[in-house]
Amino acid sequence: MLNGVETMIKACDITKNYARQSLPVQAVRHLSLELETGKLTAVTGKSGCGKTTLINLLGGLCPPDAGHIEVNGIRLDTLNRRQRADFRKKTIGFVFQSYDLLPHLTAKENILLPFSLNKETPDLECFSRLAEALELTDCLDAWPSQLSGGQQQRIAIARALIRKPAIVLADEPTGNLDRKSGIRVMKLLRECQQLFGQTILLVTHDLDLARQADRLLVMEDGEIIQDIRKQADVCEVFVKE
Ligand SMILES: Nc1ncnc2c1ncn2[C@@H]1O[C@H](COP(=O)(O)OP(=O)(O)OP(=O)(O)O)[C@@H](O)[C@H]1O
Repeated sequence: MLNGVETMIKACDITKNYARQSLPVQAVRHLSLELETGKLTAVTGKSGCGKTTLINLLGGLCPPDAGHIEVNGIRLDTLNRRQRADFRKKTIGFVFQSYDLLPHLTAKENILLPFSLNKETPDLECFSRLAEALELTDCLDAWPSQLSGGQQQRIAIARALIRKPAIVLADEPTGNLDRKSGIRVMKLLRECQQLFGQTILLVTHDLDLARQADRLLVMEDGEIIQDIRKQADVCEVFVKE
């Protein structure tokens, strides 16, 4: 737990609007949310309901049009662009839907990128463990363009986890994986969460994986319509009227 904060991410009445072909789209509407430190939360919902927008807002990749977001006790709107980028680099590991691997770096260099960006010595023990857990040992010297979508996705996951960030935000981290690999990734996320106390938010369409999370949020039209918390054997369910 960083700075003893029990709520790692707090969104207060946030709204995000886009314009599509001159028509307004409200991707996230008046959404409030608190994510507890050290918990794994899954977000699910139909395509276009605002999941990626929400994850991008919570990670400080784009600002809300209204409302505000606190991460680890810091209001993101009090940081300038450079401070926000620095904060993200140090605190959050992202897995993007599009993987965002750098094409001129090998798989291994891509995984170790968070260390080079932070000018830190790479943790090679953690690297080996992740490469093995994600079955990447045979492709570490390959360029991203030589790898399958599933391999690229697993590299993106390793890159997000390698520095053991306090927060992991993962957009469809199993979207391109077969069932067995998807289960393995979920197991790895769970292990990281338990070992390092990470706060993990993952977007998924896979309800079987989503149900393994500590908490499941269901979105519709930019709002959270269900908030299901697993507490030992008890399941607390909130449904928006
Ligand atoms: N940059 C953008 N410009 C215009 N509209 C956008 C932009 N990004 C998202 N949207 C719109 O905002 C809404 C929410 O999009 P978002 O990508 O957050 O949904 P999603 O639930 O993640 O979808 P998917 O499951 O397909 O990834 C959609 O109507 C989408 O078309």
